[in-house]
This record gives sequence, C-alpha cells and structure tokens, in this order.
Amino acid sequence: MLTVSNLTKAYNGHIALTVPELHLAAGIHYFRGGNGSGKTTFFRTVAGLLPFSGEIVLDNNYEITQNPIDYRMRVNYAEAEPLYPSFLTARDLVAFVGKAKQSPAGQVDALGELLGVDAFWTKPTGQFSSGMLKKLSLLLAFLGTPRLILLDEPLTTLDVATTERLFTYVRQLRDEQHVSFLLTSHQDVSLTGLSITSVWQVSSGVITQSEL
Ligand SMILES: Nc1ncnc2c1ncn2[C@@H]1O[C@H](COP(=O)(O)OP(=O)(O)OP(=O)(O)O)[C@@H](O)[C@H]1O
Repeated sequence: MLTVSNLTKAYNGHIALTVPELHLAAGIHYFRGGNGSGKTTFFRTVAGLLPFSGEIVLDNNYEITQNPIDYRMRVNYAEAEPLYPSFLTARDLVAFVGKAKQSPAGQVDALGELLGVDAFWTKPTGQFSSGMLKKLSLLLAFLGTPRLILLDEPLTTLDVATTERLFTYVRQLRDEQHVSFLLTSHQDVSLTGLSITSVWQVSSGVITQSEL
C-alpha cells in the first residue's frame, strides 16, 4: 500500500527523521514513541505537507512529488492539534476541503452527524473547544475517497461516545472499502477495539517494527 525509500527530513539542517526503507501493506498501522521522537514529522511528511528528500509511493503507482495531485487525492490527514483561521466556520472549511477532495453527494452531512459536527456547523472555529476542533479535523480527513488516512492522536480530547462511533466507522472503511490507516496515540490503542496490522516504534527519528 505505502512504500517509503531513502527518506530524510531535516528542520533547519537538523535531521529529525530517517527512513531508509519502509513497506506497509493494506491495513491499520500503529506508530508509537515518546514526545519529540518524530511521529508527527513522519505523518506530516507522508501527508505531503513537508519538504523532504526521498521517495514515497502509494499503491505502487502514485509518487508523492511526481504525481502530487493523484497522491494527495488519495491520502488524507487529521492533525494531532488542528488549528484553522479563527473566522472560518466548520461549514466553510468542509465546503473548501470537500470540493478539493471531490466529496461524494451526502458525505458531508453523514459525517457531520456521525462525528457530531452538525451541532456547530456555523460557529467560527475561533470559538471551538479542543474536542470540537478534533471532531472537525477528523471529519475533514474522511472527505473524498481516500485510500490512506493518517490519524495523529485521534483519541485526545474526543468524548467517549464519539470515539466509539469513530472507530466503528474506521473498521467499516477498512472492511468495506479497503481504506488503510496510520495511527498514533499516547493512549492504549486497545481502547479503539481495532485489530492492528502492524506496530512501529519511533525513537529519535528512526522507525523500527515492534509488537503491541
Ligand atoms: N517545525 C519544526 N521546526 C523545527 N523542529 C521541529 C519542528 N517540528 C518538529 N521539530 C522537531 O522534530 C522532532 C520530532 O518532532 P515531532 O513533532 O515529529 O515529534 P512527535 O513524535 O510527534 O512528538 P509528540 O508525541 O510530542 O507529538 C523534535 O525534536 C522536534 O523538536
């Protein structure tokens, strides 16, 4: 599903991440590691948000820098700590991202109801609680027809009822549409009830395979 080769990511000349070779099959992959180990850097790089050197290929077909549009149409990302321009509402952001991701008819309203964003569609995001921001960022990450969704700390600040609905939906996307997921969490991932395909430990910018 995803192949990473010869990846190096540096901030201001300081290397934060090196991934010589990483192959992820279709499924749900869990990345864990201490604060500052490189998890978000890896996710933001795979999401196409950071410049880096190396190669990232989705489904043996879409290389992130050679096929940037095809790649980005298929890879979605929910930030650990989402931030949006404070004057925009959830509706504004969903309309913008939904158009870019070619969201199918009815998807926005169904996801709004599933994640409870429909309770605050018209409120400016500057007035959101942290849980409301998290719900909106998750909704945005499901828009369109992604093949891979990166969920960076989806459990933080999310209420219990929404967490249950979220992971039921993740299971459904995996089982019925073969969508893959990369997940980070400082919480116990068994709380998600997901069967995890593989576990990876991130330490000082190096990723190694691990076990639950
Ligand atoms: N924008 C940035 N500029 C410079 N250095 C950065 C930047 N973002 C992250 N780093 C550095 O890169 C390293 C990895 O950070 P990263 O955010 O990827 O860690 P993380 O594993 O996601 O941590 P956490 O669990 O705390 O979220 C850290 O040393 C951090 O200081």
